[in-house]
Amino acid sequence: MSLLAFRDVDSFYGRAQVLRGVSFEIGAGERVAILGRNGVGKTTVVNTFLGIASLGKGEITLAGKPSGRIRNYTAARAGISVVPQGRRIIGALSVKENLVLGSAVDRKGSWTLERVFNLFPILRERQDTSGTALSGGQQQMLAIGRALMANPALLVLDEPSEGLAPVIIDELADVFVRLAGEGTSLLLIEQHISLVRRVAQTYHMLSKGAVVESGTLAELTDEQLKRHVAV
Ligand SMILES: Nc1ncnc2c1ncn2[C@@H]1O[C@H](COP(=O)(O)OP(=O)(O)OP(=O)(O)O)[C@@H](O)[C@H]1O
Repeated sequence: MSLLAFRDVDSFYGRAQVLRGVSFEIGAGERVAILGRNGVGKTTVVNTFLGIASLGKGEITLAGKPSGRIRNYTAARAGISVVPQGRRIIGALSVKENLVLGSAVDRKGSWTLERVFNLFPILRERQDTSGTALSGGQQQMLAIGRALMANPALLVLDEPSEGLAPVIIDELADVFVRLAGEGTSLLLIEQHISLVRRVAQTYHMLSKGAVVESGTLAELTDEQLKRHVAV
């Protein structure tokens, strides 16, 4: 089943158009990357199905159903959880409270605090500290844990490697591969190509708000990458 599909989508911030005729689809069990330089519209793909950027022409389907008017919980209810760029951890809440917030969408599934703590043991140790007192890597783990608490079928990761040390990025890659192995589909927005190559099977390359290339990571050459992504 299709978990998320864009068909010929244009999207806007006010009158400023960012996405131009974007089409792609993610099915159950798939691991898809969206690539491209800064400012080409990668985050706007996420913002469009979250209802932050407005949909012009085209159609978005969530869990196989046309989205209609998108509200802020529409994607989460349809089984799509987002780990946003910049993480958006709430400093006034403890680590544990940030995690519990993720379950507010009330979708059934197997994720519990205990299971998140088993995936990221450091979060168990620091569960009573403020979410923003954690290191950058730990905050990224918290953002991932919070998204998992919503029991997603599709986990969307917007630049998860941003600002993190290589050793932490490797650890996160292991976690993403493990989650995929357990059946969670992934949409990875990234410029860190070795992370993308480890995690994703297929890619869509964005340039100036349009998909200019799609294919498998195995076929993507370094030359193509240099053309579209700063490597
Ligand atoms: N909330 C917003 N309101 C108005 N314009 C925005 C908003 N968010 C992004 N933009 C603009 O939309 C364009 C695409 O931005 P977007 O964040 O989608 O790019 P990106 O590919 O994710 O880049 P980056 O890698 O830097 O995050 C940019 O020109 C940006 O300035």
